[in-house]
Amino acid sequence: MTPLPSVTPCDFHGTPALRLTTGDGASAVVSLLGGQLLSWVPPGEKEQLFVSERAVFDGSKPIRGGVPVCFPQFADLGGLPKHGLLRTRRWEVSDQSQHNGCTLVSLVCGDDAASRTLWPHAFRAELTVAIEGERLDLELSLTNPGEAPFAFTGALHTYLKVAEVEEVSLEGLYGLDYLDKLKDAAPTRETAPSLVVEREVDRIYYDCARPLLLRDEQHTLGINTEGFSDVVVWNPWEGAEARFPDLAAKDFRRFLCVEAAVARQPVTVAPGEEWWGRQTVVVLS
Ligand SMILES: O=P(O)(O)OC[C@H]1O[C@H](O)[C@H](O)[C@@H](O)[C@@H]1O
Repeated sequence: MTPLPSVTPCDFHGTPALRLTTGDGASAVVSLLGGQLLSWVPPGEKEQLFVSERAVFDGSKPIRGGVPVCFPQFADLGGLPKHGLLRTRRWEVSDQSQHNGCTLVSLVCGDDAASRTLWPHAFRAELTVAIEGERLDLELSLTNPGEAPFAFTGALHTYLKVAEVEEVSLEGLYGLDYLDKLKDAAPTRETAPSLVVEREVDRIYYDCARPLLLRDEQHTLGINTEGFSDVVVWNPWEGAEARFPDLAAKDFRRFLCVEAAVARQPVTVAPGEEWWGRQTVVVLS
């Protein structure tokens, strides 16, 4: 029987979430905690997102996996909590629809007294998750309803699930300048035709305007971004469980983070203005 497209409330490891389905059998789950996509299964495919079995879902720390939304600070590029203020906040549903084979839901999160004590700005963050066939679109819009400009860095911190991280390759980064966050050094140029993960990787690739291909033995994903200037590639490698207690020992083998990011150069949003960015992931084969 053909499933009906829908958006329905559900419970994901005890946290309130929404389950999206399409008529052709795609599904996704997005958590209200963090506005975080936690599952994406294209029609006839396996789960495409990694979520740690040790992830914590009670809001005491960010959920490890899926697509955390990092704003208004990427990683430790400033004095705010790592990756900003939104990962443990409760988001609200602002829109949902199903049409022409696409199912989407939008979630919003804005400033409050707690956020303003850390970051004295009014903001409205809206994440739209849309699934259609083999395609996932994540759109992040950041609006400044306040009276002063704000500057931000941030990311859609996508944990792509892989069968074995050492056997995947990421193509499309050749020739780009990148900052290796594991070295105290100036940016350098990527000279490898594809990135293969054989050790810890934590890199910010600058000005990445082209599609990337993530290949493993079973399939190829196309990853495209708009609006986000940079791409961050992260895998914590062996021993990660000592630094990240919400990862198990072998988990580093099960994911590669390919993040749509604004990291090198903060973006300024003027009062009344909006910034917008998108990450698209498509199963190509
Ligand atoms: O542990 P988290 O706060 O989720 O951060 C996980 C990782 O996120 C990004 O990819 C950064 O580039 C890394 O430096 C960081 O370790």
